[in-house]
Amino acid sequence: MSFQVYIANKRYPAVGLDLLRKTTQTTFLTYLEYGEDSLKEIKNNIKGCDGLIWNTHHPLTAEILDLAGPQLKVISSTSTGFDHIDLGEVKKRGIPLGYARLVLNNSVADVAVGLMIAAARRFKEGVINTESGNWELGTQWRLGQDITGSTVGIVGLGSIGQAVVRRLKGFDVAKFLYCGRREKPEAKTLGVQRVSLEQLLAESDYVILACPLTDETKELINANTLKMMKKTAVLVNIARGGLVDQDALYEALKENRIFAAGLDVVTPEPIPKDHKILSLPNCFVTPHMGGATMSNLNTKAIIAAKNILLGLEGKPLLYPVI
Ligand SMILES: O=C(O)[C@H](O)CO
Repeated sequence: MSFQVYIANKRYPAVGLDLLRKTTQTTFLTYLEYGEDSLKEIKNNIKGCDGLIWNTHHPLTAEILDLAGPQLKVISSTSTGFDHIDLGEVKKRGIPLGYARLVLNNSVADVAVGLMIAAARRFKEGVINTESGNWELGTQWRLGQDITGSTVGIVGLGSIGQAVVRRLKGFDVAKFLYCGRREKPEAKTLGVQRVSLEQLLAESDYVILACPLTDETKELINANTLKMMKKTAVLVNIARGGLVDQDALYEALKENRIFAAGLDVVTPEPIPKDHKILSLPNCFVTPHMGGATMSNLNTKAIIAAKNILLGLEGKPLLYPVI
């Protein structure tokens, strides 16, 4: 086969590249995945590709698809979420789209538990006070919230939400709740009870956001829903920043209307270093690193390469979105 495959970001591992290079010509488009310049470079060079590996957070829009051209036969996203891809436009063009299903679940769930502990046990204030020589301010400022005996509410009991519950089984949690569009058959075995979002927010000591970002879930945590949460509650977001109205969260945290938040995802990404949410001692923010392990990077690259090769041969993809 002599196909042209474009990869939208140079941070694409050799294991995937080796698979592709056996049968296709492969071109990297850009390096700075977040910068405006990288988007310009993508737009300037994407014309004529047969396969496209979208391993960037830039939105994949109608404009980019038009620039790529009508010969484009297959797209593979290296992400688990695909809210940055205009699915309607991809579908309209009849291009198969694959994604990295299930790869990140365990790693993201690990980070969810890490954020629960970091936020509930005041790690940020702890580090600030330790490094600034204020350790001896007394003991009150160090007092956090326990996981033992708590109620944990998972918004979205998909594979990541389920992995969070499995991890927390060793923490002596009193009750697990979840809410979501559909009844999950796994919930029974895991011992998780389905409730409404309102009930989950009212009863949970920990609220973990693990659902996809859609029109329906956009800013589901907002000024109103924050008011439903306990004053002692900890909010953890390992899904997408857009699930939260960040201004409303800032106010709630600043006024101690909830206890703390642990966020692996924010709006925008990357977040400017002088953003007000970063100034809060009770908000622990990490840079969207839930799925960031070496092993995941390689697995995602292999799945993406296999999907491209299957798509170029007109065969069904491993994990099709469309
Ligand atoms: O969706 C994913 O794959 C992760 O959040 C990284 O973007």
